[in-house]
Amino acid sequence: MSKRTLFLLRHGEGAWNKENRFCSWVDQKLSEEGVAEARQCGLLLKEQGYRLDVVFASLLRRSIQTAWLLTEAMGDEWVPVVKSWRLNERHYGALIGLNRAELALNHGEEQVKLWRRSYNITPPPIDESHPYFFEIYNDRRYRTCDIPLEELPRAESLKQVLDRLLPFWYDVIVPEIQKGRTVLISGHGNSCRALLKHIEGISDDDIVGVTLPTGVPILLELDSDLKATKPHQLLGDQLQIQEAIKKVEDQGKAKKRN
Ligand SMILES: O=C(O)[C@@H](COP(=O)(O)O)OP(=O)(O)O
Repeated sequence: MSKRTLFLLRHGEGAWNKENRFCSWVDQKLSEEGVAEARQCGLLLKEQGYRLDVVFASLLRRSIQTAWLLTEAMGDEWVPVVKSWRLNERHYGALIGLNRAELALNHGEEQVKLWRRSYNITPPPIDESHPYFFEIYNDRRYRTCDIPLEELPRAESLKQVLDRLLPFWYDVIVPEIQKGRTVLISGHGNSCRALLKHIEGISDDDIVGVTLPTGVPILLELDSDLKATKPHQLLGDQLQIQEAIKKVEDQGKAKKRN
């Protein structure tokens, strides 16, 4: 039985990852390090002998830029990049723009961890008084979606991310994988966690312990029923990857801004 290859990738570091602010649906560019990470990811995949046939991205530029930079680094700019709002980062609602460490100081590290990593908890919703509300909902990209603007999320749990992602997964991505194409999803920390949970059958409790670093490709080998044939693998220097995961986890530790 021929195996299928899928890569999940959290985009390279974005400007607000660096500032430790919840970025979510705010459209920030990659930082300089993020650009380097995206290129490095392309070089690593090429060096390991992988060739991509199609890349999927969200409507957010940090995901799209990552897709462009990595296909360029592979010398494969022709590879199509298919975009959908359904791959957007989890909508962090009223938390958007806030600094995680300051939030932990005010609400406790446990609460911040629940907001960031639990499966079922939805953060408080965004409303019109939020400084980024109109920047998000007046953006014309969200008039191109397959649902009306008013039905787009105002806050999401990880479960709600998976629910809105699955129609795109089954209708658009799965057929490509089943044709035997090598697919890379240039997504976000939580859209990739949601998909990983679904593909590998990770429990609601265990997904709390899964944190993804930026710019590290996650290799999944699937059978024809799209079941993982072995555990996923994060490609690259394992020590550096563990340090990068810890750095993301530590973003939720209480700390005053310098
Ligand atoms: O929205 C954000 O700020 C981060 C995730 O934040 P955490 O869940 O790690 O707090 O998403 P990404 O950088 O992958 O787009």
